[in-house]
Amino acid sequence: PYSSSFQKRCSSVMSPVYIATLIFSFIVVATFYQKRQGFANIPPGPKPWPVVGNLGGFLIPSVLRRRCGQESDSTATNAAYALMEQAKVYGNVYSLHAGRQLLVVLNGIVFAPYGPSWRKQRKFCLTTLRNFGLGKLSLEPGIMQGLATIKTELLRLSEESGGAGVDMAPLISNGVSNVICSLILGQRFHHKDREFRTMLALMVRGLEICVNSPAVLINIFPLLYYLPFGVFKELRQMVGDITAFLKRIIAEHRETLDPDNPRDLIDMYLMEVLAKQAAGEEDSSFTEDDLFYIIGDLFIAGTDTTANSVLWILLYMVLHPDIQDKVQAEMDEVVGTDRVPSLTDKGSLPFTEATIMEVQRLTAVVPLAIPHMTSETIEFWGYTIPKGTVVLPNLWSVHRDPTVWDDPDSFNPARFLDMEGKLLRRECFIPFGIGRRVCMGEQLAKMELFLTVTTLLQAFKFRLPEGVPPPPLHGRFGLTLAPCPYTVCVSRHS
Ligand code: HEM
Repeated sequence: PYSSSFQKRCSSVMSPVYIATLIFSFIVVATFYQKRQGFANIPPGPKPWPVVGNLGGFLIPSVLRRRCGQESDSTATNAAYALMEQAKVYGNVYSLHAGRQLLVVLNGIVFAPYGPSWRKQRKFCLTTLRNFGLGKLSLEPGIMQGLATIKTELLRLSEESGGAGVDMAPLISNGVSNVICSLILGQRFHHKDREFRTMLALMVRGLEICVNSPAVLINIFPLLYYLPFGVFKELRQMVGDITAFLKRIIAEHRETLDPDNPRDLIDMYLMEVLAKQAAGEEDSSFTEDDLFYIIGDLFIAGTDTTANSVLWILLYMVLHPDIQDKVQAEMDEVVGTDRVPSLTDKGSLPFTEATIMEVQRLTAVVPLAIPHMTSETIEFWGYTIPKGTVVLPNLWSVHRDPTVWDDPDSFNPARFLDMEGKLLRRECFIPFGIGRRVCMGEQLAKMELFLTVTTLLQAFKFRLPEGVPPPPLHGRFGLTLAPCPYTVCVSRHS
């Protein structure tokens, strides 16, 4: 979801005059302190470094940070955890600085700026995706087709591995991504398609270095994006490759567009662009450039999030074989073995649903949601949060809040069930965010999670390879929280 605004920002800073570093730094430092003085009553927070603010740590190599005790393995990989720890010092609402940009982090409680243009684009995307089946039973056959391939491949790879286990990440990413790709690009990709596999790998790596490497400093010094080495060069290369891939697909659609027979979101959008042009709406927010950003956002938002959620759920099943048995027993009783699970079974599988939800609670795959920005100065919990402040809602901390959840760090699906074993809706369970910017793909993601988890657990028992220790559970933070790499062995369940 970040790629679009990030690119827009990068391209808009290409000024012909590059001010000499000293003068530049002086101005930044001066303005920084001037601006800080203007912030009265903002929430408390750690003292920022000059110029870079609280992102200064990224200037120190992580080896040194670890040696000085400033970073443990888990904080390095889970920024949400680190932000929750800071709340113990500064309270549940505190402030940080990314360079001069004020950030407020909210604990315990896609980039287009909120406004009329975002509203129009979101409405268009939701209506179009619904027309093509988002949140509807009509999408089920497409999802099941992908799952059939995953089952066959998983069994084959597991047998081939000779007990060493299979890394499921590429297979699951491909299957999940094909669902959103069929809706927006009108095509599915074979799991051995090399170009598509590369795109998925680039996306994962790109999200990781955007938030968890010195590339973060591009937010303060956009010109760093053009440095010809290290993660900066790597990021530029990735953005170029993904851009070329998506632009080529858009161009193919333009050439083969049949207005009487729209195939997917790209076709619908191109028709909207043509309609606006015909109506003489020059300042329309529907342009081919916008289409590119939307497709990129949906591709990224619809793949990494859901794939990581599935991988987390399967990992928890491997680590808790008793819960895996219970889920399978419920499915044996309700679905049996003569047919594959269907969305119509959802209401009859409360323990399975509770298990999925409990893993989503513990892992919060989009732990810091998507940064928001205040469009007005507001008063919040006695603090003044100025207009233009970036607000980070720490969803991870809501899911681990001990005042809401008993023993929040333990894995206990039963917390989502009432005394009669019926599913409980818990207000503080917000893996998809809340409010106007709540996840656009929530319905789709829930369908995919349910069908993927039930279909795989109906077919297989999952376990770690013999003698292989479980991966650490803090995960890898890269905008989304992914499990650390692991392999599994599968055997037929029934
Ligand atoms: C388990 C899977 C998923 C999780 C946990 C998840 C979670 C989230 C979260 C936390 C946000 C930010 C909400 C906020 O800032 O308040 C978000 C935004 C978004 N998600 Fe998802 N998401 C998932 C799957 C999907 C899928 C499959 C799609 C594809 C349609 C999608 C599309 C989006 C979009 C477009 C936004 C930005 C909405 C806006 O800014 O108006 N997500 N998601």
